[in-house]
Amino acid sequence: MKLPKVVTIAGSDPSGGAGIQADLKVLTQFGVYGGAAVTALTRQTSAGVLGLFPLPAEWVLEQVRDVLWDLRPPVVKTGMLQQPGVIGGLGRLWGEYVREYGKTGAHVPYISPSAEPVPSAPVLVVDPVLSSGTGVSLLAGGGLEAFREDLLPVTTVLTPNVPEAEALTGIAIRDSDDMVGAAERLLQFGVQWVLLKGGHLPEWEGVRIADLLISREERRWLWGQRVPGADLHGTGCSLASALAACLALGLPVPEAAARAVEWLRQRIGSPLFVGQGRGVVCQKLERQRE
Ligand SMILES: Nc1ncnc2c1ncn2[C@@H]1O[C@H](COP(=O)(O)OP(=O)(O)OP(=O)(O)O)[C@@H](O)[C@H]1O
Ligand SMILES: Cc1ncc(COP(=O)(O)O)c(N)n1
Repeated sequence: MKLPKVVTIAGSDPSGGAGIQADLKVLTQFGVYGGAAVTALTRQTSAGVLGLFPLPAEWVLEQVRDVLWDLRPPVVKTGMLQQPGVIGGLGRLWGEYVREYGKTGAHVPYISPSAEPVPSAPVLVVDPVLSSGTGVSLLAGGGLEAFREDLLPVTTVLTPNVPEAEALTGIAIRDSDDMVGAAERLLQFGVQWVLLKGGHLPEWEGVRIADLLISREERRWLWGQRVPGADLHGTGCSLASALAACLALGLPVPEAAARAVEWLRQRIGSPLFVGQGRGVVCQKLERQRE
């Protein structure tokens, strides 16, 4: 059986609640090995993003190629890609990686007979980060077009929130019917599965909350209890990483999505307040100090 591995391609959050820091912590909690290629540095605290320093696009793509060809991860997860050159370049590189993986398979050691099998073709989970929770733009001009033209056609699972789905499709989302319409439009761009998160939907500002998981063949709503007054950062990054981890452990997309959403909602109910700002969900400490 194969060692479960995920490579995340994302930005750095020095406060540790979002970005690659959150991704690696979540992967570790699921028992999955994590590699990370960094797209940009941020100055960021638990209260918000203060600055952004993108790395040159060619350099980001070289990092990605190096680590994919070395680790051969069955699952790759993207977070803040920030530049159209990175988004477009990754779309092209992914086709090459799929062919390479098909030739040689996952290059991984035996770990245990009880481990689940890794996917036979590599899987790409794309969290289309456009801005921080506090409204700072994390995507440069031309980024939406690059997503639509180059990355969505090769995406296995896309995990937009409501504003991201609106920006990518141009469809205003006010209720659950609009969520279905926008998710179907995203499938038309070539995405295989869409997990459209409903946290921002006014319709459900009551006790319930739902995310929509949709493919060309299936549609299901993932219902849960809304935690009142949640003021958190990094929930999107943590959810996409949990989903990537479950896929690397061999779960099919519907089961992986349900398990990741369930895991996140439990965390939203007991976040860690690590600084002066919002709480985080990517880590649970065994012993919490007062
Ligand atoms: N108050 C809440 N109580 C329970 N679950 C929630 C709550 N808010 C969001 N969620 C869940 O958290 C996940 C993330 O949803 P959301 O729509 O907020 O995404 P997001 O905007 O990418 O997150 P963030 O911007 O905080 O990183 C979804 O599974 C959603 O159902
Ligand atoms: C490096 C990085 N990547 C992504 C986010 C989005 O996370 P959130 O929407 O929770 O602020 C972030 N703030 N920083």
